[in-house]
Amino acid sequence: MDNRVEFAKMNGLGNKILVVDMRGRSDRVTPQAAIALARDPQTSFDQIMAIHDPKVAGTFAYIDIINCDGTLAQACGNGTRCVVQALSVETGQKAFTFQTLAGILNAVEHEDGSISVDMGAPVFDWKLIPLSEEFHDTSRIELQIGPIDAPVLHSPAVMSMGNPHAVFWVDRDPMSFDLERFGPLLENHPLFPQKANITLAQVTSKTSMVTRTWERGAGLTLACGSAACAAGVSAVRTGRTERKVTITVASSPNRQTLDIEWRERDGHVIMTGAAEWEWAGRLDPATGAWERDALNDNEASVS
Ligand SMILES: N[C@@H](CCC[C@H](N)C(=O)O)C(=O)O
Repeated sequence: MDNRVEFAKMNGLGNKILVVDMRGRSDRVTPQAAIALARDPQTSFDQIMAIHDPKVAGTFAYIDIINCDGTLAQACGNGTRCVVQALSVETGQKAFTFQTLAGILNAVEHEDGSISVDMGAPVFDWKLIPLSEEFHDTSRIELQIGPIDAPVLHSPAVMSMGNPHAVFWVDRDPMSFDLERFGPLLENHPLFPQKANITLAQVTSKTSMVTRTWERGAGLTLACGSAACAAGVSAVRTGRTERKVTITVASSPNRQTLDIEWRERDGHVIMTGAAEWEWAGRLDPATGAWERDALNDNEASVS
């Protein structure tokens, strides 16, 4: 029997996403399938966004978010925009409500093709981020890396956007830091019992920042939407910027931007940006065996 489902290879500012259509089925994309797809250079991804039938009334779908190491994530901003674009092409609908591990998300595609996702309200309570030690003020915690008297990175703001984030302030382009070296040390620091996404953020004006992220479960990605939200919120919390900022994601192709607003009226974070469709195919969610759809172009290939 053909066990394959449709998928689309997409990206959000270079963050590599596979949108997998699991509607009408009761199985999940297995961690083994995810790891096999991640290792294949053609399907290599940072996150899988697996669209399942809704579990609660009023939502369009339940979305499983799977990192390339096979672990589940609670939130993925760039991936959510990709899901909206794929579903908008399929259905003609422009507004969607999804459920993820983090809760209910509303998203809308605008006339110009950009997509806004209401990422919900940030969480600052140390127990819920979670941290393994009590910190009354999570806008600046004691954590540093590098020599004790001249740390390379220190005093991050920490928070949850559904998933755990630490934002380190830097005073030069985040691309000039050895994040490949520091990222894994900080992601796996004992202070973060569920690990953390690690972001370097350079504030360039009251309304602009530059970021770069080491992602929990995915490593050095080209972009991370929830991290941009965390950076935007943390900058407001510490008096560095206004509530609306344009974030240049330094590692994304052509240094693309996301607009982040930490909305005053309900405390929700609204992320607006692009999503890009690349190609489509079919895959087996149990094994990760896949085939590229020949209708998309003339370069069909089989794994
Ligand atoms: N790329 C994502 C974040 C994905 C989840 C993250 N790696 C985690 O495990 O928390 C985004 O755009 O937000």
